[in-house]
Amino acid sequence: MSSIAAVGENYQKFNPRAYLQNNYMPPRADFSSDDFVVPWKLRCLAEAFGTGEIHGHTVIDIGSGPTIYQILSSPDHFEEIIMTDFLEVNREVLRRWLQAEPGSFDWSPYIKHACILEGKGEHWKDKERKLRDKVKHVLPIDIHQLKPLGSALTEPADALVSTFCLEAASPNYESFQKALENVTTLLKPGGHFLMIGALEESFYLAGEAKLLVVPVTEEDVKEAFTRCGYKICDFRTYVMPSSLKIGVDDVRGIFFVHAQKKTQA
Ligand SMILES: Nc1ncnc2c1ncn2[C@@H]1O[C@@H](CSCCNC[C@@H]2Cc3ccc([N+](=O)[O-])cc3CN2)[C@@H](O)[C@H]1O
Repeated sequence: MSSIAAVGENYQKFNPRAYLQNNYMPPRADFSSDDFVVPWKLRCLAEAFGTGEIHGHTVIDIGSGPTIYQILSSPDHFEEIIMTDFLEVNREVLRRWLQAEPGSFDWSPYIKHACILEGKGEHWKDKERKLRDKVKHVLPIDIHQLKPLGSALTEPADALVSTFCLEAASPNYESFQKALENVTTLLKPGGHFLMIGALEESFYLAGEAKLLVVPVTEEDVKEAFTRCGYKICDFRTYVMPSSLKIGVDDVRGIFFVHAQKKTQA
């Protein structure tokens, strides 16, 4: 079995509820200070979209997982949002939230914080409703395929968003770089890519699953984007405080990159 196939096989044990518990509930979901990881992530995304540079008809979220926080600041800038994931269990968790099914994960603290960061005085229920209206598809994706969405995509998107996916789905740096090339085919020339990911992480837990991660440094990420034909517009790093190192992974830090796909080779 190839190392990529082994990664896919291991993901069959991924437990979305455990993953949400580990990363999106206290202590990591602490909104009391801008110095905590979740406010930092939301601020990176809100400020990037707040520049007004990133807009168009369609944005694709690559490897959404069971989370929606990563698209909270995008609805005002796009007509359509496409969410994607490798696992049906995650796509089902997303569909249930999108349909406001009882028992879905409570993203309201995140939605409220995004409204505060954007400073438009938008009520969080309005943002929530707008988000549900604009997510038009929840599609299967495999970043290791030349065409990650298969034949589901008719034309490239105006922007891509991806959080904690490529490094957690790639067995080594070479496949991380190749996966970036594959997903870049989904983006129009001149389009923008916002990525958040783990720095120097080698594993994380999601219930019974222990998933291996290719450890990447800031330089590794910058090099991958540059070699893939992007201009890096902004790059930020967050150092995980010891209080947030809670045993669910060995992540050392978080990166945020805003990159623009060059218009000619
Ligand atoms: N071949 C594939 N193609 C596309 N997606 C794929 C593929 N294989 C798996 N996937 C998909 O990718 C996965 C995305 S979740 C990956 C989690 N990454 C690690 C975790 C994340 C995290 C979150 C928050 C914080 N924090 O401090 O706030 C820290 C950390 C660090 N640890 C999962 O949805 C899977 O379904």
